[in-house]
Amino acid sequence: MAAPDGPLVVGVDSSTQSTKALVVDAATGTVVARGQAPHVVSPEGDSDPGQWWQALGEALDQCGPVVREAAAVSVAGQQHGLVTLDGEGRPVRNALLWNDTRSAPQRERLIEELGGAQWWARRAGSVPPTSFTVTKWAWLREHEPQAAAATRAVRLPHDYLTGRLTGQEVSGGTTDRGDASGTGWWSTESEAYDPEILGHVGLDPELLPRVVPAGEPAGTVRSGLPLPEGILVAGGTGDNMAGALGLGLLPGRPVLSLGTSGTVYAVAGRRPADDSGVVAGFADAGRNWLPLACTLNCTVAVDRFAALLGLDREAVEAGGEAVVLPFLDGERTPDLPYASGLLTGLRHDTTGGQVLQAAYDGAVFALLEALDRVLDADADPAEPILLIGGGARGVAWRETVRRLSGRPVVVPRAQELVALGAAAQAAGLLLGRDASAVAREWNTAEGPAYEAVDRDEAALRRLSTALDDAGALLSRP
Ligand SMILES: Nc1ncnc2c1ncn2[C@@H]1O[C@H](COP(=O)(O)OP(=O)(O)O)[C@@H](O)[C@H]1O
Ligand SMILES: O=C(CO)[C@@H](O)[C@H](O)COP(=O)(O)O
Repeated sequence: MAAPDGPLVVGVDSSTQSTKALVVDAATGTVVARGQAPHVVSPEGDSDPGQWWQALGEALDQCGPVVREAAAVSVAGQQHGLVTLDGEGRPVRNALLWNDTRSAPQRERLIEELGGAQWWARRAGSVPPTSFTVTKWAWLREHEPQAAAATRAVRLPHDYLTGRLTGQEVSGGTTDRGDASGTGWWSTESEAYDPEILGHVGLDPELLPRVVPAGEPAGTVRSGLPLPEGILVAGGTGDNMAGALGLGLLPGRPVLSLGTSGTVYAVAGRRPADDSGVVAGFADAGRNWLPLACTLNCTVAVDRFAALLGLDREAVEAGGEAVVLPFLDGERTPDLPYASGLLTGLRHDTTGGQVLQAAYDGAVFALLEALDRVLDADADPAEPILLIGGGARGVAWRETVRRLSGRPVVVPRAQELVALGAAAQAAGLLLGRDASAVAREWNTAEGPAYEAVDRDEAALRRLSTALDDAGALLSRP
């Protein structure tokens, strides 16, 4: 390994399927070492926070001895998960994750009881979907009151890991404004925890972490870990906010992320408040905003179709009129938490490859439908989509996005943009600089560009019609 130009920092991405760690040269953004370890999600949609911590340790170990030279670290994590800790910092139960739709009835009641969609959009920036932490807390109180009563600290996944790094699991625990904005109990209007919402769901604000402002540390690394004791720990953030940081994203540039979740987002200077509920009005990890739409069924759902058909994920075929609404986990965009997957338009000559292509189309369609709401009305329609996440490595994903969007697409060469964003946050803290500006100097958004092609209007029409016609079937609890 050539000597790094600057100090080394560690960026962590603890997402749904795995934890990834990168050791990065803060001066150039060069990735010096990397590690990754998987997580298990239970069939109910729970995950043991202890295994995220274990996976983080394994990922750091895989980075090798260079990790002991790091000068700062930051953790980005899957958003919204409800982590409940006892007084010793041990999980009271498994975490309820963002893609678990069990809290759909509580969510419906919450929206109604607290003034409806417009009230929520104005106050919290979002009409909470079942993903949001507030709906999960309401579910826990109703279904497992003993677990709720035993809880002494409520954390998000990235808060939990940050707390274990600093040793402040319960008292002194921290979060950041980006991830806090996905709880439903942090007001984007006042930029503070909302006493009325917390009171309504019976959550004591004392159980919540302190919101660390951008550019300030959460603490320092405690002793006994693979990282050097005493190095700076940045505030961390949600994985999508870290993706935006990792790209050094400027307002108006659309990002489409293809991972367990599909997300489409852009940085905005103005606070979003979409009362249709399609766009979540998140804060970003700095001082801006991050309007975002998210689907529950993306790469994992399409891989499931490939497995069912016995095909490689790239074995798509054009043609035919099959339509797949791949809502295997219920869906958030469109708002159909009770839905299951739907396949229609089959003929004797439909091939497996065409059905697989239809699954890609169904997954991408929902995200593109939301894109116009995410972007400002005056956004340039010729601005390329930045395609990131594990799916961005796949040709079938990329070509589906091109064909259904009619936009140019850029696939950044840098991989693991969420972990890179966390690394940029750590570097920004260490160097006293804006994290997004640091990532821009790393040129993380550069990569092969693919021209716009004509939009496949016929496929989009078929999908839209199937969605309208299947309304009753997809809405039934
Ligand atoms: N070469 C590839 N082609 C297409 N898809 C891929 C490829 N490699 C990984 N993936 C997809 O990426 C997904 C994981 O993406 P990732 O962004 O790491 O997910 P998450 O952050 O949600 O854990 C897997 O579900 C897999 O389907
Ligand atoms: O719920 C959302 C965004 O609102 C998801 O994007 C989660 O943050 C999970 O992310 P991945 O594990 O798919 O990266």
